[in-house]
Amino acid sequence: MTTSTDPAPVTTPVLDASGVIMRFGGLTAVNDVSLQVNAGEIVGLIGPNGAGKTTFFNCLTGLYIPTEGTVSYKDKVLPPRSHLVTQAGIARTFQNIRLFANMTVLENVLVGRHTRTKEGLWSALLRGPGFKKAERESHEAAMELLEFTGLAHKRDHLARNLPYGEQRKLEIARALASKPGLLLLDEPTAGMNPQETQACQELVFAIRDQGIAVLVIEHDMRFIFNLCDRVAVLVRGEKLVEGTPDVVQADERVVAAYLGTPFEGAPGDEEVAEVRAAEAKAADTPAADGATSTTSTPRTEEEGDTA
Ligand SMILES: Nc1ncnc2c1ncn2[C@@H]1O[C@H](COP(=O)(O)OP(=O)(O)OP(=O)(O)O)[C@@H](O)[C@H]1O
Repeated sequence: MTTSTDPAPVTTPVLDASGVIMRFGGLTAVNDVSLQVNAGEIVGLIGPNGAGKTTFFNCLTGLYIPTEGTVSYKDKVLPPRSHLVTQAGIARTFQNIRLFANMTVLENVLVGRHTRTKEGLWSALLRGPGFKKAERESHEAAMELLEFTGLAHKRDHLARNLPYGEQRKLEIARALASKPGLLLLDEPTAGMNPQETQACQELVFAIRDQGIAVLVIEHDMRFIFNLCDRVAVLVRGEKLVEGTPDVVQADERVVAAYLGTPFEGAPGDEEVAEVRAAEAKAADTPAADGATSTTSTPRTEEEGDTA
């Protein structure tokens, strides 16, 4: 790795997303979300399925043009173009692994370096001394990353032949090849067993120790709360809570959002009241033709609607 090993001051923001809104027709997937990630931080982004986490990532990385709001990296507003965002210093992995399946592990990492190599087409075609030097440097840097992620012994394997956990690691190695200052990880432990998840946690700490800030989406709460300095919770496109893992874990709105307990006044209250009234009425009426009443206990707000 060629990044600095001196951790930057924790208060310097590298990412500043301000008032991001993303609408798809009538659906507001992300609604006025602001989030900062400071140098040296690992920040978690959690929320129930469909909360807007990946859409927010796509707004940060130029895959989507936000309907409103701005995204800045190190004080510069980013153009909504993914290759320019990568060039600026933000790299990401995807929820659904997107490796070049028929390329080797090493080749996948070399591809990730292309935004940082300066050799042009003619240099590549003529294979002059400049190109050969750049090629050697790229190769060395890629091998360093494979050592760092524990994949060096698999350098000549095709990406598609790697076990799932190693494919996720390779995605991270490829993202690191663009020498980012901020790494966005979208569900890095999805499909991993507990040992792989633990290794992934250690890898993210090591990445942070290289001076790279990390923003991570994850459904594995233990992983998030062990890993992150700060956690933001998205619910229905809006940021519900943000704080240290302790603060977020103790917030009853977060528990309610995950268990699906309706908020006060949310649609569903009337239906619950109707069911209760019908149940009460049925209990007062003797069962006809001797049949046993099959009345079930109505679900309460406290019990939640986890359907
Ligand atoms: N390209 C799109 N066009 C229309 N709707 C979309 C698009 N992308 C996402 N959505 C919708 O936006 C909402 C948020 O989706 P998103 O994938 O961002 O949620 P998420 O929090 O990442 O969910 P999960 O944890 O399941 O991955 C969902 O209702 C989804 O159907």
